[in-house]
Amino acid sequence: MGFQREQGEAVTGLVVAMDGPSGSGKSSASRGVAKALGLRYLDTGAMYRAITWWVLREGVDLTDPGMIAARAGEPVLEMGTDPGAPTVAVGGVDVAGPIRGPEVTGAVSAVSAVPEVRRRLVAEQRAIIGAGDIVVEGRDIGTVVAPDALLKVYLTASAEARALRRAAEIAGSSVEAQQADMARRDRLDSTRTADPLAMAADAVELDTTVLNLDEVIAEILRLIKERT
Ligand SMILES: Nc1ncnc2c1ncn2[C@@H]1O[C@H](COP(=O)(O)OP(=O)(O)O)[C@@H](O)[C@H]1O
Ligand SMILES: Nc1ccn([C@H]2C[C@H](O)[C@@H](COP(=O)(O)OP(=O)(O)O)O2)c(=O)n1
Repeated sequence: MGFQREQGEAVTGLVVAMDGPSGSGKSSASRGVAKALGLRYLDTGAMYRAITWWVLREGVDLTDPGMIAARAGEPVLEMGTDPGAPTVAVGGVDVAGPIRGPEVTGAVSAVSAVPEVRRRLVAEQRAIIGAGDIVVEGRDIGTVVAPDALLKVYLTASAEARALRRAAEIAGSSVEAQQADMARRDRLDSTRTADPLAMAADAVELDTTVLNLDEVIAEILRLIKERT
């Protein structure tokens, strides 16, 4: 697998970092770009969600960061990086469904704020990125996980657009409830010591409020081409 230059010379080691808040379109755009270029895809949010699922299942006290830290190394995560069918499992259990549920969504900011959790997952993310050929999405990819990425995109969208998109995905949910939940998570996610919602100085900010998914993907492909 390798990104092909127009001249036909294979470029290996391509890393695209995609950061931004919930509902900005990171997963959809990252998968679209990875598919278009034959790259792998890594959803780091799914890794924080998977650890959170395990912590909840184990009954760890979420108000005790020391306890979360003490057990952070225990769960074994397996991430599948095919952009057409990404997978996430914990200790052999497929958790793709449950990690999107309200219990995990409600707890993930607290778990992902624990430094031991972040240290562990950043190391695993770097190991998966390895020699590259991958689109990686999350909150701190351009700043912490892959600061040497060829392209860093910071996706944004208005709070209304983000909430509308999420509400459309979740049956029985309202735009107001989604907007409140996203505001809560943005606040929690950006008030910890190392703000994972900070944009890298060399990232390209792309506001997707009035762009459809194809337009977002096309713009990112253009930015990659410009750099290769
Ligand atoms: N540019 C866009 N315009 C309209 N809807 C979009 C756009 N990008 C993504 N979506 C939709 O919004 C929802 C959230 O997108 P997602 O890629 O999961 O965002 P994130 O990974 O940033 O949370 C999905 O249902 C997706 O299909
Ligand atoms: N690299 C990352 C990715 C996600 N997180 C945290 C912040 C988010 O609230 C949760 C879940 O991330 P995820 O990308 O799945 O969230 P959304 O699907 O965008 O709502 O994990 C993080 O701290 N660092």
